[in-house]
Amino acid sequence: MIYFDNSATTKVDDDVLKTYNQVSENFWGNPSSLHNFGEKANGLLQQSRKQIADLLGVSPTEIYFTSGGTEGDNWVIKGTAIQKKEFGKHIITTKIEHAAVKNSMKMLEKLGFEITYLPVDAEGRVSARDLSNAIRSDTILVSIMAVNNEVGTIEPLDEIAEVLKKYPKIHFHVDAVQGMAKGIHDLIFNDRVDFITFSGHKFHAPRGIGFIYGRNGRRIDPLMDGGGQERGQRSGTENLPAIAGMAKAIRIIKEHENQSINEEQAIRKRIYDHISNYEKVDVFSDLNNHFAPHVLCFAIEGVKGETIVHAFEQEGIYISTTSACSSKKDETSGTLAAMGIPNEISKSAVRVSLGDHNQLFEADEFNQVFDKLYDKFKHLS
Ligand SMILES: Cc1ncc(COP(=O)(O)O)c(C=O)c1O
Repeated sequence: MIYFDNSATTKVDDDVLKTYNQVSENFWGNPSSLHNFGEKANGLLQQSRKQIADLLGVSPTEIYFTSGGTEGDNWVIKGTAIQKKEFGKHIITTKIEHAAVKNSMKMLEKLGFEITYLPVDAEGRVSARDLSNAIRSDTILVSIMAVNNEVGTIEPLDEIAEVLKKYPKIHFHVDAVQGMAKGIHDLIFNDRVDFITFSGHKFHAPRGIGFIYGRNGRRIDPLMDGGGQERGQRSGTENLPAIAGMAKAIRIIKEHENQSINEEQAIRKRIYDHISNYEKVDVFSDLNNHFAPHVLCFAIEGVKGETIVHAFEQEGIYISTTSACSSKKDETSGTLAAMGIPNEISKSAVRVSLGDHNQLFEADEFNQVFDKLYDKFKHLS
C-alpha cells in the first residue's frame, strides 16, 4: 500500500506509540491529584510542555494543550471574540480557510460579528494590501492559515505581520495545522503572531491531541470551563499519554526536518514532472517556494475526483479529494474556487499529500499507476 493522504491524517510513529503505551501503563494518575502518583503525572505533563516549547523556541507558559486543530481554531477565534467584544466586532480571515475556521466565523456572524473574507490570487495567496485595506477601527482579530490544506499554498505571513505591526491590539491567529516541520518555522513564529494552532495527528502523533501557542500577555477567554487545568484556560483532565507522545513526535520530526523536506520535495517533483505532461491534467500546486513540500493538488479533466480516488485505491494507493472533511459531502473545493478555477475542473481535483514515512520509489509506482488509469479515463471521458 502507498499512503499519500497525510494531510488527512498520518500514521502514528512506532516510537511515539511506545511512549503512548508506556505513559498509559505507568503514569495514569491524574496530574491534578495531590498524592505523589498524581505529582509524578504532573511532572511528566510539565516536562512534555517544556520539551515542546524548547523545540519550538517559545516559553512553556505559551503552550496550551487541546484536543486538536478544530478545537484550537474554535478556541482562538471564539475566545478572542468573547474577550474583545467590547472593543469591536470585526474579524478578518480568508476565503480559503479550513472548515474549523470558516464555520467558527459563520457562528460568530450569527452572533452579530462582521467577517471580511480576503480573496486570494491564482496561487491561493492573500495580499498584504488587501488586508491593510480591510482593517477597521473595530477589527479585533485576523486569522490566516500558514499552509492551505487543499493545495499547499504558504501564505505570506511575514508581509501580513508587517501590516499588523501598526495595529498592536488586533489578535493575529495562524492555523498552522499543515505547517509543522515544513521548513517555515520562522514564518509561522514571527514576532507579530499571537496565537498558533497545531494538531498532533498531522505529524505522526496520536489523534485527539494538539496545542495552541498563545503569546505571553495576550488573552483569550476559555471555551472549556471546569476544573481549571491549563492554568485555568482549558479545563478537562489532560490526555497525558497523547501529550507525551506528541512531544516525542515533535522531537522526531524536528530532528530530521530538512531531510524530510528534501525527500518530500523530490517525491512531489517526480510526480509533478510526470503528470503535468498530460493534456487533460491541471496541476494547482507549483514547485516554487510559495507551496509546502508535502501537497500536490491536480485534476484530470472530465473525471470526478471521487472516481480518481477510488481508481487509485483499487491499485493500493491512497489519495483524497481536496480535503478529508469535504470529501464525503460532494462539495467542490472552496480554495480552488477562490483561486479562480472553474467548478467544472475543480470537481475533478484530487490531493496527494506526503508525510515523513513516504519514499521516492513510491512516486515511481504512483506514476506507473497514473499512466494506466489515465489511459482508462481517456476512454471514459
Ligand atoms: C488547516 C487545517 N486546520 C484545521 C484542521 C482540523 O484539525 P483536526 O483534524 O486536528 O481537528 C485541519 C485538518 O485537516 C487542517 O488541515
